[in-house]
Amino acid sequence: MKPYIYITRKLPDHIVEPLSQKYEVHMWEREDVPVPRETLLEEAKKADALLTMLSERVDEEVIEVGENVKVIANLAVGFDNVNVDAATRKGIAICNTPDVLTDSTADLTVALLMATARRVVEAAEFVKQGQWKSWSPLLLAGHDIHHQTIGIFGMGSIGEAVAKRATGFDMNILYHNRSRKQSAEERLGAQYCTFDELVAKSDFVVCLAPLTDETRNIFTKDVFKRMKRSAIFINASRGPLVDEEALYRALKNGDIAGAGLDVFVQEPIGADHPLLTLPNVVALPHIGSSSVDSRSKMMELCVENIDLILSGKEPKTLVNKQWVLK
Ligand SMILES: NC(=O)C1=CN([C@@H]2O[C@H](COP(=O)(O)OP(=O)(O)OC[C@H]3O[C@@H](n4cnc5c(N)ncnc54)[C@H](OP(=O)(O)O)[C@@H]3O)[C@@H](O)[C@H]2O)C=CC1
Ligand SMILES: O=CC(=O)O
Repeated sequence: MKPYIYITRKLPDHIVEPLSQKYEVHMWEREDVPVPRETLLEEAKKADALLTMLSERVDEEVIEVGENVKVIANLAVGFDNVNVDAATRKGIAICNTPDVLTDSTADLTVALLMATARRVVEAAEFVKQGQWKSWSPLLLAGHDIHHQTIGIFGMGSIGEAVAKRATGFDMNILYHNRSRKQSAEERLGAQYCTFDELVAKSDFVVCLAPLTDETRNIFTKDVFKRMKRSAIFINASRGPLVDEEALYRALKNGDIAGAGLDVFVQEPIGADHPLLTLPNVVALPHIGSSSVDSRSKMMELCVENIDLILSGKEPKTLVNKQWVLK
């Protein structure tokens, strides 16, 4: 019997083709609707491999029922939706998609920063709604980006790619990680600082750290109060790093000047969410890596990792380094 692979969202046929030739592949048939939880659990019971989306909870229950599962390939670099410890205990390899999405996500992060600072979305709507009646000296005046200080929380692959782009704007670059990154300091002139310094000194606070127990809710009311009143907060990592109620209050009260958000605590965010009522918020639907090229590479990498593991080989991008090939 051929190994059984379940893919939790409809992917293009040409991407799945290399798997279909060798394995029994089943796929949730909708591109725009997530797989129902019951279906995921039923399919996990039968599967040797799962290809999952970041929007799904791949928790202990899924891992427990997946008695034959050998690999879970998650279509994202972030893996906070997967219970990695439970998977490791059961000998399941967890794979993600680092690097192939780095530049696209950095491009989008900078686009979000620029759109928020220079009020691009507000200005475009202003024109389309026929509100543009005359040129005026301070019409939709925004914040400069060039020569300002950018503070990157999470100077990993994407953080460093954002910093590289920031050098093109002659920005002063601060960063905070748990460990110093010499390459970013030498190559890009980035300066290491504490989280508190980064928050207090940056004109743009850019969140690119993964969601972990340490980073959950790290952007609190107190943190927003310590930012400059002219600061712009950009979140392109995960929503739950932020206390959204505190962010809303900070934006409403003028404690900070604006926010550009690609990610939210609850995704999709409801259209009636208070944050979306604020003119100084630019909100995007979690599209950091969403260029056709990067998303195709991410899907191909998942497919390749599944094939490697089911063929008894080492995967290309393994999350749980303790996992061993049997
Ligand atoms: N919006 C979108 O569509 C996308 C969002 N993402 C998000 O971006 C995140 C980063 O991706 P990527 O750059 O590839 O990942 P990396 O692993 O390369 O970088 C993560 C960085 O965060 C730092 N970090 C981790 N924990 C902490 C902590 N507690 N305090 C301070 N710094 C910390 C790490 O440094 P150190 O270990 O030294 O602390 C590391 O430099 C992903 O986890 C994902 O959540 C990614 C792609 C697209
Ligand atoms: O959010 C996207 C990811 O790849 O992580």
